[in-house]
Amino acid sequence: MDGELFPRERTEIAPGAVHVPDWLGPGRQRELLDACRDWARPPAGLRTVRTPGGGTMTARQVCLGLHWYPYGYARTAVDGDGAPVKPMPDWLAELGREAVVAAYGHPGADAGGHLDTDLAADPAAYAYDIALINFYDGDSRMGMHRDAEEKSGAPVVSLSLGDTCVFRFGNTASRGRPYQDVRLRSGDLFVFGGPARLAYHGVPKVLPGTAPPGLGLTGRLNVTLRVGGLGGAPD
Ligand SMILES: O=C(O)CCC(=O)C(=O)O
Ligand SMILES: [Fe+2]
Repeated sequence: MDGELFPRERTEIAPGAVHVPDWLGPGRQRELLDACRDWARPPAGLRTVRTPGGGTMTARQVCLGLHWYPYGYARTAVDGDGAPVKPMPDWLAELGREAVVAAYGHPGADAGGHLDTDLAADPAAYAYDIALINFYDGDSRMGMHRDAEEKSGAPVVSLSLGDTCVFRFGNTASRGRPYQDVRLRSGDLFVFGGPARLAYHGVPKVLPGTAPPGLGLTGRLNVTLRVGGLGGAPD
C-alpha cells in the first residue's frame, strides 16, 4: 500500500466490474511471479502473438489449461511451438474462486449483490480452467477488445504484478467512449462479470519503473483467469 494518505478502496467501476486494490500481499505476489517465470519457459512458453491482419501484439503471452490464439482456443500452442498447453493448477483455479468472492461478496452475486441465478445454479461455472498470462515491457500496450472466445458467462478475474498500468474499461457496444481509466498496480484484482462480462477493455499504457522494489520484476505481468465452458474438445 506504499503508506499513502488515503488507502485505495474497492470500487465498482461499472455494474459487474470491480477493482479490489492490494488484494495480493507481497508474499502471494512473489509466489505468483515465480510461477509465471516457470510457465513462461518452453515448451508452450511465452510467445509473440500474431494477429490475422499481419500485426503482432506487443504484450507477449503464455497460456495454461487451454491455449488462446486469435481468435479461439486449442489444446496445443498452435501459433507457437505446437507443444501441449501447460495444465491449469488447482491452486490457481481456487484463487479465481476466491477472487470472485472478494469482488462480489459471494459466488453467484454480481457487484450489486444480486444473485445471478444462472451462475449460482451451476457451481461448475466457477471451475476456472484457463489462464492467460501477458507480459508487458515498457512499450507494450493492449488494444481495446472483448474476451469473447469463452462459452461460459463466469466472470473474468484479472491479477496484476509489477509495473502499474492504465487499464481502460469501456462498454459492451463499442471500443470507444464511455470508458473509465483505472490504474492497476502490483497485487490489484479486477473482476468483470455479469453485465460487464463482454465489455471492451485494454491497456493503453504501462508506467515503467513503478513496480514494488522488493518484487524483482521489471515490466508488468497480468494473469487473467477464465472459465472456458468449452466442453471436452476444442480442436
Ligand atoms: O493486461 C491486462 O490488464 C488485460 C489483459 C487482457 O485484457 C486479456 O488478457 O485479455
Ligand atoms: Fe481481455
